[in-house]
Amino acid sequence: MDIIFHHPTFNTQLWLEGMQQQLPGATVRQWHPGDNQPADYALVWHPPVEMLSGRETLKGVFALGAGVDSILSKLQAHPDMLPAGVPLFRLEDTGMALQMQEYAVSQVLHWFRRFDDYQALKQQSKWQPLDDYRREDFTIGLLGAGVLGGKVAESLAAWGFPVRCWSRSKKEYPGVTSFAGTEQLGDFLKGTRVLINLLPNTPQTVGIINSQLLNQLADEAFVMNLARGVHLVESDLLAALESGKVKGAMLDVFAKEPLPMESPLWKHPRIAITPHLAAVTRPQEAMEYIAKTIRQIENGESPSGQVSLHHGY
Ligand SMILES: NC(=O)C1=CN([C@@H]2O[C@H](COP(=O)(O)OP(=O)(O)OC[C@H]3O[C@@H](n4cnc5c(N)ncnc54)[C@H](O)[C@@H]3O)[C@@H](O)[C@H]2O)C=CC1
Ligand SMILES: O=C(O)C(=O)CO
Repeated sequence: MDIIFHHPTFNTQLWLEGMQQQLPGATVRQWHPGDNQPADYALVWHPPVEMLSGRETLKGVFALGAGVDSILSKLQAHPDMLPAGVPLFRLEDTGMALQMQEYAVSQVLHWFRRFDDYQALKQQSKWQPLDDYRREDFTIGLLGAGVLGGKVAESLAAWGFPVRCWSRSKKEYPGVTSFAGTEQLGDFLKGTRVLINLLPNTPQTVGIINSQLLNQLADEAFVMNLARGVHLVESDLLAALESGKVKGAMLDVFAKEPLPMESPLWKHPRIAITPHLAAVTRPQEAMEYIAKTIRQIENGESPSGQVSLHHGY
């Protein structure tokens, strides 16, 4: 079995050796321009078009992340990049859910215990106890309730918050109220105090966090964008912060990354920023997952994690 690998920033040697260990019979090589030798599987992130095009014998392509929007947008511009019938897989969890839980739970508790307000009071050297927030006024809403959103929802429910989620179809997560489809988006937003976005980037979800959506949240709402920058209309968030409708935001992803120096988001006192690291690919867990999936394919099974080209995620 031949496996080709391309990632612009990962430690290639670690991946080649690691995959070799996972699949002892396989030959794993870094792909270089001009390499047209046969391959059964490709492990990629931002793949050059020529790496995959024409490879009709591929049995699977693995995206080395959870979101496949960058690959699918390239595929739209170069439809022959992925030969017809070759399945595209993505990473399902592989250690990312725990990272998302850490990120979301710590920030929700930060807002719930009003540490943002106390930080502002500290800047003024003010000793001033504030009223507690009540859990019943702190409903948390997950936009997107898949592999990552579902786990984040469950971890917040375990902290005793009212938690709800919104997805394409209904979900059954313990302690989480499920809303589904465009027709239930309004009901989901009504009363949501903390909105956490974990949707995939698709034509249906681009720009979804806009003024119209923000205005339907509870007053003094909080917004956490952990998915993709294009989901959020940044100017609409700034307007909602200005009006007081939104009290604070925590952003990990941006329409343009790295976030340009001149962006007004940097200096806004009620916006916290991290540089797209809410959850990163953990090589060991990812390699174990990919090897397991390859073994399932080789055994004629249907593994999970296949991307729907129709749905775009
Ligand atoms: N900031 C970061 O470091 C990271 C961000 N991500 C982002 O998180 C996203 C989610 O990842 P997973 O949970 O693994 O994806 P997933 O595919 O398991 O879940 C997606 C969820 O969104 C829902 N959804 C999709 N389109 C919808 C629509 N039009 N209307 C309503 N619901 C819709 C689905 O029903 C599902 O519940 C990724 O696509 C990626 O963009 C992922 C990893 C790290
Ligand atoms: O896996 C993904 O989709 C990411 O955004 C990783 O940072």
